Amino acid sequence: MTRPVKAAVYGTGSWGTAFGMVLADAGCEVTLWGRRRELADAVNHDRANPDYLPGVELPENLRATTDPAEAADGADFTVLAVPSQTLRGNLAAWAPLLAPDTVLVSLMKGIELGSAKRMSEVVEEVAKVPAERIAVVTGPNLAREIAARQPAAAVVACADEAVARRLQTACHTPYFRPYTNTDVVGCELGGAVKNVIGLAVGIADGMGLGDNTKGSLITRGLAETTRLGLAMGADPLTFSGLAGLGDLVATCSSPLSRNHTFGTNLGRGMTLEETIAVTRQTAEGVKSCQSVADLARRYGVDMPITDTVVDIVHHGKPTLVALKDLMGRSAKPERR
Ligand SMILES: NC(=O)c1ccc[n+]([C@@H]2O[C@H](COP(=O)([O-])OP(=O)(O)OC[C@H]3O[C@@H](n4cnc5c(N)ncnc54)[C@H](O)[C@@H]3O)[C@@H](O)[C@H]2O)c1
Ligand SMILES: O=P(O)(O)OC[C@H](O)CO
Repeated sequence: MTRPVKAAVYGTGSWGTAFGMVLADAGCEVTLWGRRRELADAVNHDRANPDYLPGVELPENLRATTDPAEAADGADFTVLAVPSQTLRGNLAAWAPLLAPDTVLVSLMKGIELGSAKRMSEVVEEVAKVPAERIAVVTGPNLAREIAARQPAAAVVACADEAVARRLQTACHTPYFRPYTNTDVVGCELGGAVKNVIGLAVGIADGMGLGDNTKGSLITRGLAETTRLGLAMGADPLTFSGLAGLGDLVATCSSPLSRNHTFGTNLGRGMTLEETIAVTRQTAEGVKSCQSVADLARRYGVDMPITDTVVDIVHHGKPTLVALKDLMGRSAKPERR
């Protein structure tokens, strides 16, 4: 008899917990790692994560611990779901504990500040594992909808297609349909830049602008994401798939999106400090817009929407002035 696939999920926030449910529903034995004892107790004794997924009943084959070594023990898949900017420090502590040959899976949609590295690059550097053992899960996957077992598709990306297929099997359920992709760069960029475009659309919504503005920002946001991706060696087709357009549409349409909501609050006139104060969860685009702008500079790519978001969020540029400047740029052909 073959033993069940074991998965460790580091991070008991909304997506770590919801993806842990997916793995458990697909038949894996899942251990969540979290920092707080009371949350681990709630998972183990009440089958609940009241802080991040209130009202959701967690499956029996999902348990939690505060001991990172216990979570790591024998894991076929080690899933990373902490805020992107904390990954390097956290993983340095977890790396010596990881099961030999485990596949590291990033759920994170951010770019590291300073280094401008993608999360899989940080994993490769810190855990010292080859790219063939690092996978990424991304796509239109708002955690609360997945936790309600509403149907969604996703992408599991890995340089080694056989590894992507193993992960695909491990997380395939009647409501979660993962597709494989070997374009890790494109999949990670799609996930990180859509958060920045989600902020831009949220700002526009908060300013009371309508659906033409939204459609224009989504489309031109995808155009600048694709330009950056091409410069970085990604497959441009990735951006018309789930990791690109799919995730962009979900994020830019949903009040469940933290990035979208963060932007809406700014667009309504809240200050950055007020917006941060009312945001309880990770809105990756707030920090990553700066790293995406860094990447654009390094690769010589024009990303006007990203630059506008950086100006509004980090340099206090008034939204009306930013909008006027964005619209006032010189005219150009659509495909450039
Ligand atoms: N929530 C979603 O719908 C969703 C969907 C897909 C991808 N993601 C991505 O998943 C990642 C995690 O997001 P989330 O939604 O679970 O965030 P969250 O804010 O809901 O949870 C973050 C978790 O990380 C923990 N944490 C915070 N700071 C930490 C630190 N310094 N060290 C260790 N743990 C720390 C928190 O306690 C919490 O358990 C992000 O990169 C996000 O973009 C989220
Ligand atoms: O809540 P957000 O803005 O982090 O978006 C969540 C997911 O990335 C949507 O796929």
